[in-house]
Amino acid sequence: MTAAHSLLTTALPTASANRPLVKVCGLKYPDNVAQVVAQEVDMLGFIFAPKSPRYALDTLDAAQMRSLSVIKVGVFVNERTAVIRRIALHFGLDAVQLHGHETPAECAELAAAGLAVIKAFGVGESFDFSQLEAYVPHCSLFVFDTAGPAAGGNGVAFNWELLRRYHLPTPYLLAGGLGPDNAAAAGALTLPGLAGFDLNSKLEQAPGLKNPALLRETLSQLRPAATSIR
Ligand SMILES: O=C(O)c1ccccc1NCC(=O)[C@H](O)[C@H](O)COP(=O)(O)O
Repeated sequence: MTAAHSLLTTALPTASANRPLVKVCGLKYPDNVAQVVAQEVDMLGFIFAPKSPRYALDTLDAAQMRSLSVIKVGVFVNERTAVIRRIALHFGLDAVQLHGHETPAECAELAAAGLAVIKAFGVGESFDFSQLEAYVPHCSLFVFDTAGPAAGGNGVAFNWELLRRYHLPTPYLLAGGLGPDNAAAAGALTLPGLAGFDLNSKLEQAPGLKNPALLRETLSQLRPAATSIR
């Protein structure tokens, strides 16, 4: 990635009126990447956490990745920032999504390196949003995902009503078990700060392999329902 490229790509897209951002996460295979890009989603997510069944380091095509104009997000769990930066450079990533116990200082370091930083948080039965204040200056987006046995990709939704108490300025993506069965309900949510949705395991025919028909069905329910995205 050249300095100019990183400057150009630091900004993430923003949700426009009634058009939520959509990120499809956990892509592993080049042909499948092309199928998902064809459905005009806003962001693609690639998992670089070795324990995930969607671990993509060895299956992605770096030349294809660098040629994509869609925003590419690398997902990491408690990885060293030097490793994150090396992988970001290799694949031409625009943003990193941090799914572990990364600190605000680590977010700041990656942001200073020209990467847009997305910090993900697992939501359980309750959540104290004020604990995120120190992340606000360094993160372009938050992701609120369901807390579960895996760091991500658990395939279950949390109680979205908890997000009514969100009061910070950073926009966020809603994640966790979104698919054709609940896309219309998710799209109809009117919640403070909600900018879009992060889709993953409910669209899969195998870990890391998205089913284009399931994605099409989900998008067709999610997008028309979203009338109150800011
Ligand atoms: O998906 C994974 O395997 C994964 C592993 C480790 C960290 C993060 C991971 N996924 C991150 C995502 O952004 C997912 O989209 C998010 O967890 C929601 O997944 P799902 O509940 O399957 O829709």
